[in-house]
Amino acid sequence: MASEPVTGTSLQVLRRLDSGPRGLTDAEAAARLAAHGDNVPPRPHTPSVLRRALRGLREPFTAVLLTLGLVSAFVASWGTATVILALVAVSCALRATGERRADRSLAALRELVAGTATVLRRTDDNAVPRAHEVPVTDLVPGDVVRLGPGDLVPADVRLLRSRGLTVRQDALTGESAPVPKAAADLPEPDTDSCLCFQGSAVVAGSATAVVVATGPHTRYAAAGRTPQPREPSAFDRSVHGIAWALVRFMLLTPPLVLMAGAAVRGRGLETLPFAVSVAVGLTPEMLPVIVTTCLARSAALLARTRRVVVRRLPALHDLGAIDVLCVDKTGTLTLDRPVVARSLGPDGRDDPEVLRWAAVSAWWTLQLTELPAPDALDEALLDLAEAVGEQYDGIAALPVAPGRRLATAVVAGRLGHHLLITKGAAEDVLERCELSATERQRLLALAAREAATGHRVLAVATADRPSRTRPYTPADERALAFRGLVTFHDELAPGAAESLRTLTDLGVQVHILTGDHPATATRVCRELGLDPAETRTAPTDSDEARSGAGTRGGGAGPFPGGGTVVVARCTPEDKARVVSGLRAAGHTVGFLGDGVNDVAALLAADVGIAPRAAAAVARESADVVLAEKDLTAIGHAVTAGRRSSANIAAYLRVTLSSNLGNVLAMLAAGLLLPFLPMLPVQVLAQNLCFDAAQLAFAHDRPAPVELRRPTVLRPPAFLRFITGFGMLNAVADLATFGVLALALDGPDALDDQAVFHSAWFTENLLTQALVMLLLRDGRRLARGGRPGPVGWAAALLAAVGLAVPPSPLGAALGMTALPPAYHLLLAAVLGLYALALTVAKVRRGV
Ligand SMILES: Nc1ncnc2c1ncn2[C@@H]1O[C@H](COP(=O)(O)OP(=O)(O)OP(=O)(O)O)[C@@H](O)[C@H]1O
Ligand SMILES: [Mg+2]
Repeated sequence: MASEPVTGTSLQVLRRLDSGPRGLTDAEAAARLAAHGDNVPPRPHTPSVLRRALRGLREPFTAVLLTLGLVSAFVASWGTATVILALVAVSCALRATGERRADRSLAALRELVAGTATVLRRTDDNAVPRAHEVPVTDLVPGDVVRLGPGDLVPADVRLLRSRGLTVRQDALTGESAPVPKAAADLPEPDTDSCLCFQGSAVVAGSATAVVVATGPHTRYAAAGRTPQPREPSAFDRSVHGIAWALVRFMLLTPPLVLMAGAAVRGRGLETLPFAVSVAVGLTPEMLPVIVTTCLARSAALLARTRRVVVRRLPALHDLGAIDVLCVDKTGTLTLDRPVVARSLGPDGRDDPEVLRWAAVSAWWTLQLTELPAPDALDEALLDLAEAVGEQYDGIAALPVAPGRRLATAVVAGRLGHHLLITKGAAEDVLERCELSATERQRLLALAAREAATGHRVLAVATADRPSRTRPYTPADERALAFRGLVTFHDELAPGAAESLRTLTDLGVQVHILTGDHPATATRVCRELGLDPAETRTAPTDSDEARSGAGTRGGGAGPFPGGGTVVVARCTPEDKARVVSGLRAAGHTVGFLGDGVNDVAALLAADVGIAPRAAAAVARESADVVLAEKDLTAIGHAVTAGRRSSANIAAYLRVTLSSNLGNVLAMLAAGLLLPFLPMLPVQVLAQNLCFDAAQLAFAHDRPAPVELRRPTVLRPPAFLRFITGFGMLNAVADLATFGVLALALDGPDALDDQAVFHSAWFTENLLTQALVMLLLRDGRRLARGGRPGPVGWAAALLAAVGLAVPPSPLGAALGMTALPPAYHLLLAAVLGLYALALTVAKVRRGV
């Protein structure tokens, strides 16, 4: 690829690329593809496993563990240091491989939602160029492409012709405001405005452009930018908050143990390894692994079974947490394949002439703006009456744009005159017609009556003006003569009704935000089985400005608690504003939308979701893409997110309460006993067993009741929970201490350190297993179900707790076999503990 093919006039650029305004022939394109390679958009840089593992060190827990390891090494406690470092290494490695597996399984599915581009190609030199949809990967330098609203710029291109083109190039510059771009036929054009770069999104307007760079040669590839990370989800923030609360507590532990030991027992720095291992025991160091594994597994499963692509893994937790879903109507709940239903005059009677005018307008808008494809309404008009446009000469076109709900084509009329043909939203067109107030009211009511049948409605008006050479602008769309209405039937999307029902059952409130007429939207909402509690019309910015006191919450005010609200006539900003307003009111909001007019809302929501047929920009802005044709997958995706969150919350609850209990008991016993209640290496070994068992949580299937509502983790309530259950656990541990004193009677029984250590080791593992069972798997077992992964892991943990002390491994760790009498007493203590735990559980309603 020549290094600077972009300067000079358009013609010079085309020549240098050995192309022309009519594009390449198929043979040329094929040859170039072989020479230049695929136009593969730069993949987000995938870090190596090693780099991912190193990144894992930045997790708060891993960082703290590492510090504790270094402290142990510093006081030459090599055993402790080695075990801690091994722990860190295993957790980083597990996490890194989990992440990579998730990336791999998603990459395959991303191809499924990969984009296409509209390119002009000819079969041979003399053939007429035709617009084709080709995969973006097949583009080569010299290809002439067309761009329209909603497209992603498929390669670096130089504009040849453009109309009102604005693009967002935040993928490249990070700047999210749309920038205007225009073709310029100068020898030294302003390359900033006549070049569009791969990864940019067309917001409005259209253009024809020649590809100047593809694949690795594009600016985007050269910049090597990775997308801006989004702010973490509410769930992740809670997990993080809990983590940091614990880290603080943990950092307090070693000095506390040391000071208490020194004050009460006159011990010195030799207890440091013990203090450090107690702190390690408190850490849920497997948390990052469990989070990644849960997310990765759920995402991979969703991709495989439901063909849902989660483009940003943590978005799955947001999805599980949503309590409000805002949905766009056209193209999302309906197919956006409208078919003309009626054409009626101002008197409400059928009048084919109106359809004719609308079709002429559509035809010339399409011709003069060189849109790659007509929009759905125009296409429906052209399907019925394509040829009529050719009977006129087109002069100018003012197409629809974000926030502009009408389009005008200017054609040559009778001699010396131009004819303006405007079609668009009834309110907007009627506002520009010359009518008495009562007549306008009557016509608005006529449009509303048609809309109430669920049809989409366009009003058509014309104006006869003396011809002129001055360009036309929207200011010319006034004093129009009203012609009539064209109505369209649009089918419901497959699975739309079912998926909305599922969402309602899942406790998600659904609101509809649409650019369409309120009556059409309300009717569609009813057809989908939702009875709208309220239908509103979004105020336009000018309305707000006029009234002076707009409800900035989206022109929507507060939403009622219990019903669907339809907000009609939304501009793209209105949609985003409603979403932000709902978020500000404390909801976790999802947005499901398919068009350019949904991009702002997709980005404003906690989680943006795009259906399969969405415009490329919408898909690019979404966190989750539904690759299946129908919408039913969305319910499964929400459930998958909840399952993952529920598993993580369960892990935290079980692990933290039993860890905290152990630490409290150990601190107390440390003060009561003349020796350490456990050796550092034993504390760490026990910790390793816990960690291994806890991995089962990543594979658990929570009970259906837990999935009926979003999982919310409120750090204060959560910390209260673990303190309560932690205390209970500590009491059980200390009871064991008492039991030991009873069981091992004899003058110096408690001096037998090995027996004491072994007994405590067994007891700790058994209580932890019990907590896993009772706080997690109890319900399933009580219902007579088979034990899940957590049940099996608990059983294994208990077995290890009983088997290790008498084994050679136990001996190596300084443990010994326990007298049978102890086991009986232990069983009694555990029984009491289980009882207390169950009572506490019932009282807390968990
Ligand atoms: N090609 C067109 N010609 C004239 N008017 C149009 C055309 N396309 C759309 N409009 C008008 O603009 C309105 C708003 O369109 P917009 O794309 O914002 O939303 P929508 O497609 O109606 O609905 P949704 O927001 O649910 O996708 C339409 O309801 C219609 O009245
Ligand atoms: Mg839409």
